[in-house]
Amino acid sequence: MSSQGAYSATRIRGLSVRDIRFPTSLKSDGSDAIHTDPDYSCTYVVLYTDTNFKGFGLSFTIGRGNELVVEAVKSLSYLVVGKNLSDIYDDFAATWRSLTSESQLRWVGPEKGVVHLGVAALVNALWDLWARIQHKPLWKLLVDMEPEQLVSTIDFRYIEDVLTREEAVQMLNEMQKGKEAREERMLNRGYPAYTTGAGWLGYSQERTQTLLKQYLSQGWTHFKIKVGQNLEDDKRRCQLVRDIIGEDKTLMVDANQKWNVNEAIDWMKELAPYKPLWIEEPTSPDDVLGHAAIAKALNPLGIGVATGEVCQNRVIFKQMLQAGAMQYCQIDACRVGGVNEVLSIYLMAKKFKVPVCPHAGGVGLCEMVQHLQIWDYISVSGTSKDRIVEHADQLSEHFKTPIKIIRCHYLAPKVPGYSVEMWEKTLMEYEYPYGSEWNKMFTEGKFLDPRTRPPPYVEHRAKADITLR
Ligand SMILES: C[C@H](O)[C@@H](O)CC(=O)C(=O)O
Ligand SMILES: [Mg+2]
Repeated sequence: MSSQGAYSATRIRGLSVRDIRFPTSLKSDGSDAIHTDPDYSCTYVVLYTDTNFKGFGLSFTIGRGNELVVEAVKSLSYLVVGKNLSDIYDDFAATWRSLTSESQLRWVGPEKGVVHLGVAALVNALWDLWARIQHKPLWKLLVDMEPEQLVSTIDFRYIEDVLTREEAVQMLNEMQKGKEAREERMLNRGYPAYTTGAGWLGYSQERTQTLLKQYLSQGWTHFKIKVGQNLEDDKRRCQLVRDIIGEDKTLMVDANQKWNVNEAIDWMKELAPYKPLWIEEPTSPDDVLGHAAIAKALNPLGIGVATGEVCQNRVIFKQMLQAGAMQYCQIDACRVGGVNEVLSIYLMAKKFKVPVCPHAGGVGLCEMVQHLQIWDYISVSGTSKDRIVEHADQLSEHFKTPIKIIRCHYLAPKVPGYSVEMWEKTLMEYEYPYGSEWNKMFTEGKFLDPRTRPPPYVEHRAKADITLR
């Protein structure tokens, strides 16, 4: 898989980046205690080469602010456009570092926030392109790489104190045996999933009830609901879930960063009788020691701490793992800087014996994390024990190769790439604010057209010039 052959002379000749948004807030899909009205969105990148191959990648956001990520991608684009693919993939870790450590852009990060979401969209598109050129789904590209080559894509800066290249290679070497059988299992049986589909906080009791019954009848065994707005309401909702799913099925709860540390402990002690497996994002995603304190207080009650969907980079994951602050590591395909950084987090989690249970849902997250978790099963952990991938059945219809859920398992995808190419129709309808669906919704008064709204700021420039003179 070196530059000799398939892509040695191929060049990235251009890139497009689009602001795609879906009006999910209209039905409270995706709502939680903090994000009460998300419009699931993505910054959608297409890489064009001077051959027929293209690369498709995205970063997930929840509406306003997606335009900032689009701008971040534009600012970073000069680092990939015009490059030969061999320049990019022969030392992918160096390419990744050139994006995350661009000498001026890094000041508005570094390796966090808007600029890192932009990196993720670009990097995910680069991996998609690589997998397409090799005619493999991304998980298979990862699985077939020699351990040394896979590890060579990772930037170990800031994590070498807990994981060296040599250790990472050794971990992968140790798992070579049995890979074929595990691959067969992923193709035939798939990877276990849980559903968040019934648990959005803005849903009425009736809607939650109906959906829970529906998922239960489809065979789902693990259910996640949102908590954190009102304790009495949470108790009522947890009881409602238990009444429907019974004691033998699993409940998880998610507070989306709502609480202070002590508040989280007190609140969860009240919810302990409903036997949640984990409390997800109990407090600020940056508060490593706070998570550790919560874990220490709640682990004896049988409740683990799960976090990661908003962990900004591998350094925060490293510290969470070092501090015993997470019992479930929730990687996200776009929050950190794309596949390269995610791989390093899986390997650190393996070292600390913490199971990875990816965050999914959103736009395209299910499509992407299935590849990562299937690679983990085949090449890293070798097991799905204590592990499960999130599933929320929204928006998959916008992708050309959507996830396949069979018997509540993600079936390993077979089509080359990272599974996030969208239909042209979707792009025409949901590009914001120009798409036909958005124009219809503006006309119907469902949303304000940002183009007709004066910017809510005052232009100070002219005034300042006069004052200065
Ligand atoms: C705003 C998002 O929908 C968030 O609530 C998703 C999430 O926390 C999860 O799926 O977990
Ligand atoms: Mg969550």
